[in-house]
Amino acid sequence: MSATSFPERAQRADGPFVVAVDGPAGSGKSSVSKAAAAKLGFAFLDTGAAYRALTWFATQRGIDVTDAGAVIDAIADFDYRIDTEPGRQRVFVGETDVTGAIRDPEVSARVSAVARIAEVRLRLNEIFRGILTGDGHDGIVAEGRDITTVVAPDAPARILLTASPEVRAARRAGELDGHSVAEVAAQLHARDHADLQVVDFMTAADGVTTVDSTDLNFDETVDAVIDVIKAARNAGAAPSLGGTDV
Ligand SMILES: Nc1ncnc2c1ncn2[C@@H]1O[C@H](COP(=O)(O)OP(=O)(O)OP(=O)(O)O)[C@@H](O)[C@H]1O
Ligand SMILES: Nc1ccn([C@@H]2O[C@H](COP(=O)(O)O)[C@@H](O)[C@H]2O)c(=O)n1
Repeated sequence: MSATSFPERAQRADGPFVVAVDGPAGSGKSSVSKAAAAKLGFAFLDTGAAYRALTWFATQRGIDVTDAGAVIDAIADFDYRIDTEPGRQRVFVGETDVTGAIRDPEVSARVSAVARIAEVRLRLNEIFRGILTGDGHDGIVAEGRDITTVVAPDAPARILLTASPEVRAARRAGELDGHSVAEVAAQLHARDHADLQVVDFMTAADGVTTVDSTDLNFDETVDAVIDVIKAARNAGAAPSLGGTDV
């Protein structure tokens, strides 16, 4: 397995200010975190993209993703790269640009099976921590399911981004052609249900601030997230990571 973020930047001596964002499917983690990062001049790391890319890679190789041993074996050849510039996030496996392919509903339907493999989580978390500590920006916003609790539990700013299931389904359905809100709601629910067997991203851990966007528009949500980040930064918390896999 190899992985890099690009473009490569000179590494800051004290490391970037890390913002950890978790939440359920469709809660706005990716779009809101990216917008907040862009406004602050921070980098952005979508950790779900790595689980999706590994799912895509295993599927391309004809691997049944419920075969944990085969998926773990495939990691040895998984050459993963992700751009951490919020404005142009591209994802590569080897020379193949998989930015669009990893959003395919087939990948979404299979990714939870890959994410439940403990060895996969350990290996991807190594990649994430390498990017978090190695990034040359002032700060980096990383979003996923276990960033506040496992990947970067000591991040100075930690946020749980939520919205009601109905609102999440309506927003996601608005992105997709030909899918009813009820159909999308069922898909989101099924993925959350599977993912919750592995990690709790519905309850804010100690020290994690909840931002509920149910009654907020997009810009208001980005501002609410930025307010949490600014408050943490002003509080002067140390930007250490110190994550452990448990
Ligand atoms: N506060 C908001 N108001 C209106 N739309 C929003 C808001 N927050 C997010 N959205 C929209 O909701 C949709 C889902 O957001 P996004 O893809 O960022 O969620 P996500 O949590 O990253 O989902 P997933 O876990 O499935 O990748 C997007 O169309 C996004 O623009
Ligand atoms: N920290 C994370 C991030 C993601 N996952 C798994 O990946 C899937 C796709 O994530 P998206 O954020 O792109 O929706 C998600 O459904 C999880 O199975 C994870 O386990 N941990």
